Amino acid sequence: MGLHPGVPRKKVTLETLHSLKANKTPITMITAYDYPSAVACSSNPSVDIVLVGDSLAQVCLGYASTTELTLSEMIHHTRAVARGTTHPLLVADMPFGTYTVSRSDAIKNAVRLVQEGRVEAIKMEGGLEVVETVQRLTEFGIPVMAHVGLKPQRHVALSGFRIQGKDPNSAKQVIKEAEALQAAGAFSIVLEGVPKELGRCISNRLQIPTIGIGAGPATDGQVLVWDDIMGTWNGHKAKFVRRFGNVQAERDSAIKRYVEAVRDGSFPNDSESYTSDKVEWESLSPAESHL
Ligand SMILES: Nc1nc(=O)c2c([nH]1)NC[C@@H]1CN(c3ccc(C(=O)N[C@@H](CCC(=O)O)C(=O)O)cc3)CN21
Ligand SMILES: CC(C)C(=O)C(=O)O
Repeated sequence: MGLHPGVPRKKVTLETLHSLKANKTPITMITAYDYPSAVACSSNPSVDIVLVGDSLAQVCLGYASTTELTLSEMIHHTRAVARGTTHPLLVADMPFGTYTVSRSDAIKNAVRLVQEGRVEAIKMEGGLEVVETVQRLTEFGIPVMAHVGLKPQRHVALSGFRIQGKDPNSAKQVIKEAEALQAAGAFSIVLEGVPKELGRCISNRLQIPTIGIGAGPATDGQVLVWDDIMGTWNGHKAKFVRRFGNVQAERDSAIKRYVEAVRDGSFPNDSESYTSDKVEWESLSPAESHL
């Protein structure tokens, strides 16, 4: 599959994801929001999926909630991510309110994400209420990644970010939703914020690959937000977040060294400056020497 350093990998397809599940190779998904983060994800052949998550709203645009993100803003960012993405499958979230007004509205907006946003598949939060929409999009050739469990777009309606499926009844509900979404044609499903036992149970029951975030180690893949991985997010740190880097310390120290060097006059030095061609600076008139 070309998972060797320096060997470019072939484009990840839906078929690739299904064979990763069959071979029990954990699927890797990372969010990206711009060209440089997409290039960075693409530079590692083991990254399977790049997700332009609607976490874009918070970690990149400074909104308080994902519900503030518009479709135009999402498209602006997916275009940049698409320009930097090579082998990973490129998926984007449908923003809050862009798939709920009507079925035809959902299709129109998903088509915009494909045509203008240049994504290959879309992700959609929701259970039984989105099953028919998932089916229609799939029928029209737009692959859908479903998303059940903790659904951040519903944090107001649910009075917070709550782990789902902890008791038997709500666990059964999440299983029912996941099975209905698979039957509707979803090619994969994100399980967010559910007990690890439920993560394992759904992953075993479904044929399609599950991608977990706060769903334990037994899902078919994992996803984390770029800024959580890098250690650059200063907002809430969910229990499921592991910071794999401390990019914030490196970034802040680069800013510090830069401003210090400007202030103390050590930047720029001679080799960072241009020299002129034999100009007699002293012979120039006072007015010209100010130029
Ligand atoms: N930086 C970042 N990382 C994310 O994973 C993320 C975002 N932003 N923004 C959009 C959504 C929002 N997400 C969230 C936000 C909060 C919790 C949270 O507070 N979880 C509690 C669970 C408490 C419980 O019921 O036990 C936690 O502390 O883990 C979880 C997911 C996931 N997404
Ligand atoms: C964390 C992932 C699953 C997501 O939905 C997002 O980035 O918005």
